[in-house]
Amino acid sequence: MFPVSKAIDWLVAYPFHTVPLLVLLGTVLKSFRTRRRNPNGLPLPPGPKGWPIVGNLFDMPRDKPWVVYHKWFQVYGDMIYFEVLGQPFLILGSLKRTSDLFDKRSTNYSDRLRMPMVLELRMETADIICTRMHWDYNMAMLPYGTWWRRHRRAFQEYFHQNVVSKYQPIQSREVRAFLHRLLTSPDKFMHHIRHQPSFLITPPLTVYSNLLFLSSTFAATIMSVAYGISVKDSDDPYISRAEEALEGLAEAGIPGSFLVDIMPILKYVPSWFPGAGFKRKAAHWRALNHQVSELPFEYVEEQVKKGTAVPSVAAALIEHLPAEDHPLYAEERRIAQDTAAVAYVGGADTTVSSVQAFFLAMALYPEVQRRAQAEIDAVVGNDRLPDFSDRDALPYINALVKETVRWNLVIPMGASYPTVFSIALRSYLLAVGHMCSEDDEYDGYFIPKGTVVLGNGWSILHDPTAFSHPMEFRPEHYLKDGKLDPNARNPDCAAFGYGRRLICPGRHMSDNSLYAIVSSVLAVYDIKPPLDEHGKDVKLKPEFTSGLLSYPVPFQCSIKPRSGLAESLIRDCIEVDH
Ligand code: HEM
Repeated sequence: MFPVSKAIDWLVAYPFHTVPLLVLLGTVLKSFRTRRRNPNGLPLPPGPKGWPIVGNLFDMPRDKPWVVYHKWFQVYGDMIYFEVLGQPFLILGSLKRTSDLFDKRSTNYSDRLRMPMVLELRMETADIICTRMHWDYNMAMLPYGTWWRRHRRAFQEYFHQNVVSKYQPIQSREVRAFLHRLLTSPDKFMHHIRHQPSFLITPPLTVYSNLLFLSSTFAATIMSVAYGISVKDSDDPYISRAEEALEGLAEAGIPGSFLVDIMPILKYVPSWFPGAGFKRKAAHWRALNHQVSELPFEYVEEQVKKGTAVPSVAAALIEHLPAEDHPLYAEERRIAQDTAAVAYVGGADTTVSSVQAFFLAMALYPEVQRRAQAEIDAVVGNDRLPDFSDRDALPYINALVKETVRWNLVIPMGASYPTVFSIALRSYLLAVGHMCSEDDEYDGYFIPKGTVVLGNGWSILHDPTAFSHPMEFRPEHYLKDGKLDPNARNPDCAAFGYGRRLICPGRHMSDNSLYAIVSSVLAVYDIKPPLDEHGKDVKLKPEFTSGLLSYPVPFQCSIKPRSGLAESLIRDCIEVDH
């Protein structure tokens, strides 16, 4: 028999070996349990072989994981399984796989990542980020269940495909203001698209920059749509508060920036104690976040009471609330408040990345730009800007909008590089990954409950069988005989996430924003590469950042009105709004 007392003596003599041994024991027990749950003895899907305990931690690609997984698909097939510290991952590399699991089995593949027990120790930081910092109003961080479903339903009501046309006048107005800003300072076009502090460009922190859109077209549009509040400049208190709250999330999200992250016991230290600054910071950010979601909502509540509210999502939600003494009032009010706030934080940064990619593509592909402008000139003429009523008559522009979404996928994988920290933090870094809620058998393989399942949208939208020149910017991918080809693969199948339940509910609003910008900018501006000191075109490169959100690497371009007439059109249209 195994001498238990000897084993105990050994552990006491070599205490440093205890932790890895316990983890090893945990992993063995886990795989034993998994085998018991796999009655048909099916194999796990193929994937790279991992090490004991750490699994494939050291194989995980850091830079642009979507490109690396794309290469792995050629070795293992279009579905890759691996484990990192006991957390299973399944990466899907084809439309068939995403449709089989996310669409056809959506009941089982619509949960969000949960904290594995082995990493329970680090939950404190996650709590600081999500709950203590009051980020729980963002439904992308909520687990699948009734509370999330009620949020999703409320959001859908205001951002459904048939509803978003209501916001077109606001989008058109903000685009006109954007055109005017480009006229006064074209060299600051990146700033006009979105002012972005440089520290946030560093992957994987780009995920935290959702709110940093001061003075951007989208800040103004979303504030107006969500609350009916007109944002005039970057000093607007609503925007600057949001900015500070987001900086808090960025700081708290850097692994190890708080000692409590490494020594969880510190959570019991009272906040007045020297060194307990993290508690005071968390409290400050929580208060700020509370203000971000509460203050504009309270402002609209007041306006609704006075009968002076401007139409907005928040005003409509407030008008539909039950009476204050109704037992569901508090819950419904909370959902209404969260819905307006998530519209405000959810969409801006993503669309910003697409608009930056559009400017880069135009500077790189002059022929595409010329064809798009020729179509606008023929359909709209030169004496007005295109509007939403022109959209059906502009197939090339519509194809160009689709190609912008495909060429640089804003969220290429729905997750960034899953580090020990991001897994342990149960954090936003993986927030848009789906999680399998029950054990499953699929195509002869066993998929354990708790597996994080990610679609590699980059592979799906760079598939040479669907896109003849996947690395190039070609609106022609979607055109046949001068019309939109109904059989072409629509980038919406992968660019906005997957499955009826979780797919991005803001995609219709984003599509309208992109159309408004693309058509209006091309109607009046020429976009070209910048000139070097010899007056020659600088050679631009199509380079994009890594991280949960991918952006074009900052670049310069020359933006000039197409003609004197175009310039007067820009000046005149801004006067209409003032
Ligand atoms: C280019 C623009 C956009 C892209 C690429 C994008 C992409 C995504 C993706 C990939 C997801 C995760 C879906 C999944 O789990 O499978 C998502 C979720 C979400 N998006 Fe978007 N999005 C964009 C614009 C917007 C806009 C404009 C809004 C708001 C008006 C918005 C609001 C949301 C919300 C609230 C969620 C969470 C949904 C949930 O968890 O139920 N997005 N988005």
